[in-house]
Amino acid sequence: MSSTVPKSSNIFWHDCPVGKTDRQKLLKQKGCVVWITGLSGSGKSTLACTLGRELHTRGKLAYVLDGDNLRHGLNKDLGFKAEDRAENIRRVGEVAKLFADAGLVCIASLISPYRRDRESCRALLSDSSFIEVFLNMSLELCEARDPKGLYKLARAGKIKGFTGIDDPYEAPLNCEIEIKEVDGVCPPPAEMAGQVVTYLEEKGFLHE
Ligand SMILES: Nc1ncnc2c1ncn2[C@@H]1O[C@H](COP(=O)(O)OS(=O)(=O)O)[C@@H](OP(=O)(O)O)[C@H]1O
Ligand SMILES: Nc1ncnc2c1ncn2[C@@H]1O[C@H](COP(=O)(O)OP(=O)(O)O)[C@@H](O)[C@H]1O
Repeated sequence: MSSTVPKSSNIFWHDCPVGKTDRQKLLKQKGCVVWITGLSGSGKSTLACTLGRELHTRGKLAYVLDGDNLRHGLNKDLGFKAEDRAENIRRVGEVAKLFADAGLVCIASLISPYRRDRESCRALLSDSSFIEVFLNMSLELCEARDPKGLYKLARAGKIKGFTGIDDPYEAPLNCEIEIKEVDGVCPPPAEMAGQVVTYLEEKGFLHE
């Protein structure tokens, strides 16, 4: 499944009279993508939902694209081999770009373990509007949480190619926000979301 090879020819871009700037004015915010990456169990969905709620409370329009959820629909034809993960990230990157163009704060939460795939998504957006958030939680912490019992299955060899066990996770080198454990303890969700909201405020995304 090579998604980078164009299959169509004789196609043309059609511009609409209402543009991104008009939508941003209407919404009084700027479109962007908050891309949350980290191991399974690191707290991606929790942060995404807490952040989504916080923005909603502040009257800002946000939408969560969660990897697990999208694999029930848009990406249900994909598995977990490297090629499938790359296609998963590519599709979500393209959808996130559309949401940002619509003027929303798009919150994408996926393991997205390969640096190259995340960088391809970054390249789809303008320089400052791709905000990579690295949930830097240790494998030990994630494995101790194991809310779905998947690490246990992976350790028992019942799931092959599980991220962090027998499939790699490549940590970001230049992310905008890194959230870490302090003395083995993870900051509470509200604090993590607060860190992201402060960043969005400071960079002007929450105003027109
Ligand atoms: N082999 C393997 N490796 C990693 N994760 C696995 C695997 N098999 C199933 N799962 C479950 O799928 C969820 C991750 O989906 P993503 O779309 O975020 O993955 S990826 O970005 O394409 O790597 C992930 O959800 P989270 O725990 O929320 O991260 C797991 O529940
Ligand atoms: N900041 C946090 N502090 C304590 N527990 C957390 C925190 N974030 C998530 N959790 C818990 O850790 C588990 C995994 O979180 P989840 O958001 O599902 O992770 P992911 O989406 O990365 O797999 C859940 O049981 C969740 O309640």
